[in-house]
Order: sequence, then structure tokens, then C-alpha cells
Amino acid sequence: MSSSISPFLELGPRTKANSLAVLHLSRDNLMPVYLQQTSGEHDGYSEGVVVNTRYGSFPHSTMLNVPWGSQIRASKVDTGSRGRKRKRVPGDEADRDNESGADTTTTNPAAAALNANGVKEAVAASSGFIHVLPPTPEIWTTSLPHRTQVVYTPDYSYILHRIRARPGAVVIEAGAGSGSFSHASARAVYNGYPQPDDADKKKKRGRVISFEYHEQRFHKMKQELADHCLDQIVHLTHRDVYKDGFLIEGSRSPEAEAVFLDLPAPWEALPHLSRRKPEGYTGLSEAAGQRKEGEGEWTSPLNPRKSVYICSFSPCIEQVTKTVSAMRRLGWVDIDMVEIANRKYHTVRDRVGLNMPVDRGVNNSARDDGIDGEGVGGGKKGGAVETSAHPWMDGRLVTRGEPEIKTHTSYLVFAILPREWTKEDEEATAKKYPIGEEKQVVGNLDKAARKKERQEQMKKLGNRKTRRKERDEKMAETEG
Ligand SMILES: C[S@@+](CC[C@H](N)C(=O)[O-])C[C@H]1O[C@@H](n2cnc3c(N)ncnc32)[C@H](O)[C@@H]1O
Repeated sequence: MSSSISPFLELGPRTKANSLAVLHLSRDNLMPVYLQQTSGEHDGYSEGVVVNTRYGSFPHSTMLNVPWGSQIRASKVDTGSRGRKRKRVPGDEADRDNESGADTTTTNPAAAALNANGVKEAVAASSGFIHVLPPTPEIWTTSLPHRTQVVYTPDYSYILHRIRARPGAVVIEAGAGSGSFSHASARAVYNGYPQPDDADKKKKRGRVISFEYHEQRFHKMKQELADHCLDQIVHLTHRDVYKDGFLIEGSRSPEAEAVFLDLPAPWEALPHLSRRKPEGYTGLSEAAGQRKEGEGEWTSPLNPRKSVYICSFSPCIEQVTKTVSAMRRLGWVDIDMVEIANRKYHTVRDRVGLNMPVDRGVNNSARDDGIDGEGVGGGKKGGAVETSAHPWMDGRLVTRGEPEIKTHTSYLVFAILPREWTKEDEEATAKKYPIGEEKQVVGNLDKAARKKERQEQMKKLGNRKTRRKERDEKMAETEG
């Protein structure tokens, strides 16, 4: 179990060593890396650990302790022993590492300037740059290693809102797949890490109770959650939820108030998400280490004091029909279906003209491009250029929508399972709020009654003011 705070939950202002960062190479090309502080040569590079991309080589030392979002210039890397080890053949892998043309020189590392960690100080190359981004669930979704189809941001932002995933909530999720939804829901429910005195203080911590039955995916995700310091927020269990339901630690209820199902047959999991033992329930398998049908009391995984909000995510309408039928049978209400038709809008500065030879709102050169001398929007290549004091404000601001809506992802079925209302609950409430014995009616529909209400309120306010005035006068007299 990890002890530090997840960068997905509480992000510092700057990048740090041994923490996840996402390298933004181009719009749809993101690369997650664990930034490392190395001492001395690493893998033949005198600058320590180096990331090689088509935009150049980037030693980790150049990406450490910089504000998130910083632009990082490619470096001329010193291949040191790596360069001496073997002769390069044009087109081999090491050669491709430097497609950008960023200089890769072989020098004597001992002769180069070393920093405090004993690695060579990186020297900026003549071209190539990337940006270093913080790991947010949104960025993770676009950069994560895909093990399955994933839930994308436009869908999960809406789902989390509809199932009321908020700090302190307990959300059940199945299946976990590639962990895209798990990361987003962990951030939504996070209200601090569990503390030893939580029970004494009656503090309820937000948690995601996640299930995955594919063994390899389960192990990969377990490791990923530990690496991201999310293992105390997301509790992942290896289980077939159709057979074995959603109880945790043997037969304990997680008392969930929200559920997200991303399963091929959600109607098979739904009976386990009931408040009482459903008719025709076939019980749990012994594999889950839980009681079998007929043994002991039925334990529901749902919070008995709250209405439960569910979303089931299915790619085809036949699955939706079956899910809705099962929900109706099992007492879910307010069932509706939504499809998110997401469309991206690009907002750019449209800068065209003789002085903008290659640039239509795209950064072709690095922000601090001291080498060509002119910076963004300039460039000597295009001839004499006049740039304004704020080149990023040049040109018309243009917004363009994607010509077509992206293909269908999934149908979202939402429903609510109200909390059970017993005779005892009714009696207790009637006792607390007796009908016909209200002390005061606020917001009367009758105009005259409302006027009277207002007058009475004004009178009360006036009385209070007079009383305060009298008290102040009395105090002034005594002090005098
Ligand atoms: C489409 S993926 C989920 C993707 C995930 N929501 C995400 O955002 O990354 C569906 C997952 O459900 C798992 N699964 C299928 N049937 C299951 C079952 N009966 N119990 C638990 N997991 C199951 C699959 O192994 C698969 O990983």
C-alpha cells in the first residue's frame, strides 16, 4: 500500500522526481513517464535517463522541478558509452531515436560539466520541444495503456454528475478494464485518505469499490493503482460480479450510493444490487468466500439510508433493452437513456498574411526560440517580419467545430433505487413532523396571507431592532 499522496488528487505546482508526468508530444500523442533523478550515466547517456521522441531527446533532468505545463526544449544528448558500445547502422533503432535531427554527440563524459547529481548538464538542441503536463484523469484517459475499450471524458464527466459521485461518496464500479473511469471517479469521491481515527470521528471517506474478472487486467490495474497512490481510494477485487456480486471482505456491504456498470451483460449483475433478496436469486458461489443461497441474512451492497443512483454503459441497443427490463423488474425508477454525441471545437488565432508564411495558429517554433531569433509567429525564414508586442494576440480568433460528430461510443442508462421506507420510518417521521401541527407556514399561496406573513416578519425584525437599541442604551448608561 502506498503512503504518499496521489498526483491525481493533490498536485503540487512543479514536477518532481519519482512521480508520474505526461509528456505532450502533439495533440493526440501523449506519453506517460515516471520522472527520475539519476546520479551518473544511465543506459549509456551521460545526462542520465533520457526520453527519445520524434521531436528530439529529453533528459529527465530538464523536466524535473519545472512548473506543470512548461515547454521543454530538446537536448543534444551525450551518448557516452552508449555511442562507444557499438557502431550504428543507418536506420537502426538508436538512429530513429533522433529523427528530429537533434544533435546526438559522442563525447567524453568526464570532460563535460556535471551537475550536483553527477549527470551531465543538458545542452539545448537547435530544434524540437514538448510540454510536460500533470497527470489528471482527463489526460490519463488519453494516454493510458489500453487494455480494453475505455470510457472517455465526455461520457464520464456526465455519468459522474448524474450518479452524484461527490466527495465522501461510495461508488461501485464493474468492470475496471483499463482504469479510465476508476481514475475519474476516484478524484470525484476523494475527501482525504483514510485515517486511523475516522471511525471515532464518524468521518466517511469517499471510495471506489471496483471489480474486474480478467486476471491479467486485474493485476496490471492493481499495480497501476499502487504506482499512482490510489490504492487506498480504489479498492479493486478480482471477481466475476455476475456470479459473486459486490460484497467486500467476505460478506461485508460497501454501503454504496452510486453504481457504474461497464459490463457486457449488466442485467446479470443487477440482481446483486438489490435491497432485498430478489425472486429467483441463485446465490453466490463458494469461490467468493461468501455465504451461499439460503444461508444467513441477505446482505445488500447498497447504502440502506440513501437512494442509489446507477449508470449502465452499453454499446448496443439490445443490451439497453435487456438492462431496462431487468431494472424495471428489480424496482429501479426514473429509468432513462442518454447518448453523448461529443463534438470538439478548436479555437485558434487565424494568422494569415505575407508575414505569416507557415503559421495558421500553430506553434512551429519553441516559445523561447533564441536560435532563430524571432520566436512564435516570426522566424527569419519568411523574410523581414514585423511582430506585435503580443504575437499570441495577432490574427482573428476563429472557432471551428469538427465537421462530423465522432462515431457512437455507448448508450448510458440511468436509474434510481429509492431507499426503502418502512412502517417504522413513517411513524418516526410523523412523530418528528406532525401534520396539522406546524408551528409556522412559510410561503402561503394566498396573497392576503402572504402579506400578513411579511408584516409579521417586519414586525419581528422591528421588535428585535428596538430591543437591541434599548439594550445598547442601557449598557451605555451603566458604563457612564
Ligand atoms: C469495457 S471494459 C471496462 C472499461 C473501463 N470502464 C474503463 O473506463 O477503462 C469491460 C471490463 O469488464 C470486465 N468484465 C466483464 N465481465 C465481467 C464480470 N462478470 N465481472 C467483472 N468484470 C467483468 C472485462 O474483463 C473488461 O475488462
